[in-house]
Amino acid sequence: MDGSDEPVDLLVIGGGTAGLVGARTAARLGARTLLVERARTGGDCLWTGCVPSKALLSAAEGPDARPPGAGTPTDFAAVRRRVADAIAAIEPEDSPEALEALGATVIPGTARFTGPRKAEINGTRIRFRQALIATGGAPILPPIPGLEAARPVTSETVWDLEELPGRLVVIGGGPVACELGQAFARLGSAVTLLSRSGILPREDRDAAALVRSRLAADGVEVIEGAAVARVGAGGSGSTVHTSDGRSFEADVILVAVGRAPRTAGLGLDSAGVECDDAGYVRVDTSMRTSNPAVWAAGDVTPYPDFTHLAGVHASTAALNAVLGGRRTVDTTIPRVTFTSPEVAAVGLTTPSGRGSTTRTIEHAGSDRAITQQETSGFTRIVIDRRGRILGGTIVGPRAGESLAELTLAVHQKMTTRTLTAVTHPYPTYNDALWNAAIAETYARLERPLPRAVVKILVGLNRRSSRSARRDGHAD
Ligand SMILES: Cc1cc2nc3c(=O)[nH]c(=O)nc-3n(C[C@H](O)[C@H](O)[C@H](O)COP(=O)(O)OP(=O)(O)OC[C@H]3O[C@@H](n4cnc5c(N)ncnc54)[C@H](O)[C@@H]3O)c2cc1C
Ligand SMILES: NC(=O)c1ccc[n+]([C@@H]2O[C@H](COP(=O)([O-])OP(=O)(O)OC[C@H]3O[C@@H](n4cnc5c(N)ncnc54)[C@H](O)[C@@H]3O)[C@@H](O)[C@H]2O)c1
Repeated sequence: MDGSDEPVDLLVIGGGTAGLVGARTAARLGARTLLVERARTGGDCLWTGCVPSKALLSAAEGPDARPPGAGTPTDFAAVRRRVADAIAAIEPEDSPEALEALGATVIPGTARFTGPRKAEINGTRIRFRQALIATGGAPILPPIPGLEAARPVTSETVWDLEELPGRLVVIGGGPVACELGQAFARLGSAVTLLSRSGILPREDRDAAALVRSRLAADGVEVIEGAAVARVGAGGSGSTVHTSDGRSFEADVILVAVGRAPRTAGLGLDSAGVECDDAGYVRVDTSMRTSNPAVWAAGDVTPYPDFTHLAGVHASTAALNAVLGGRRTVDTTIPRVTFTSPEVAAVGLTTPSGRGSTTRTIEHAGSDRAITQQETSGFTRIVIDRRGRILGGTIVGPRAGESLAELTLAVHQKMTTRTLTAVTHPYPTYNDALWNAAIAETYARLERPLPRAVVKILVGLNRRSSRSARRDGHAD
């Protein structure tokens, strides 16, 4: 770093969200922080993940999109520019210069551990007091015969397409497949989505059904339970064959079947850092690995792959590494799939445990949804027997925004009674969450004991107003 032989306080390997947030946190605390990035700072989120995919989805809804049946071709170059502009606007925040302004040092290169407190960067040895592994993950290419030869794109390379694919076959059914499949269909590609499971397998099935019907309305042929058997050369592209004998022509194949952690060549054995059976770096709830001086955060850990989680976990890891102590990470994890409609969920999405139940408000009954003509959504909360909100799912426009309130309720272990007491502005999509809480509060008042108490209170009140009238104090 500065030519001295002093070990750095925190060595951060990887400059995606986890690495950047970890390094920023440590540098702000005055720790001697060194971040090593082998490609470009910003990582998956900025270059190939959240930012380009959300910009593409937005372009597919807006003026760059081809109106269905209008016959006007999409200006794909304009769409690409819009994606590039979004990245360019955010990139300075994630740049090496921004991090160095906080006092960290950024080195381009590939790092690998050579011991429990030693690493090598481009052949140069370095000692560290603490280290943070933030090397992320990469898309999986399943071993389907003929697939590799067909030169499929993944979430890393789809952004290099210079022309809108005429026929796009998407293999997968998770958030990447659904978001990108819908965006390309709206831009004018003929999209077939082949998913082994039902689409969005981690989500409430009613939510997945709404996304499936919207995908179909956008022209996506959604085939669930599809087992891709092989890929062969087609006329001008490839042919994807499923094991039930069907075949699908593709100009481009997009593979979106999940991601694997990037740990190859990291020298984890030399550092005494253990991985789990799936290859993720094992961490405890303070984000510490099996080496007490090494921490990990982001997609390289077994936690779900989300930018917000990568950032929060890296910040906790860096605080623990630099200040000592064992702050633990929060267990309330919100998630949003940015399809239209958005699917936003947190905590439990189905009842669990005795007396646990759900309350659902269909957006067909939400005044905001009615005025926006966007009624095909719902807000569903899961409640325990004491009325505590354990989680839920919101489906609809801006469901991701509405989810913040539900996340707060779950995080704060709020009851439906507490939420009922909070005045919500009218008309908003969050009305539905409020009304779900109110419906549960009323239902609880119908139970024998509260009903009896209410009856007594009403009776007492009636009697006291009668005697007030008798005494001449009537209002
Ligand atoms: C299409 C798509 C859309 C997504 N949309 C969303 C979304 O809307 N919301 C959301 O929350 N999440 C989203 N995600 C997930 C999100 O992008 C990831 O969870 C997040 O970016 C992970 O950050 P990370 O820092 O762990 O890893 P990365 O961003 O992958 O960063 C790891 C970095 O480490 C570097 N590196 C690796 N090995 C070494 C080494 N040995 N030496 C030096 N450097 C190294 C890599 O070059 C890389 O820059 C999306 C993902 C995809 C694919
Ligand atoms: N909005 C967001 O927050 C967002 C957006 C995109 C990605 N991500 C994250 O990125 C990660 C990767 O996303 P993803 O969608 O690639 O993976 P995923 O693991 O979420 O989903 C994979 C899907 O592919 C299907 N599948 C697996 N093997 C298959 C095969 N051989 N043939 C057909 N289908 C197959 C599965 O049934 C599943 O539906 C996710 O964990 C997600 O958290 C988040």
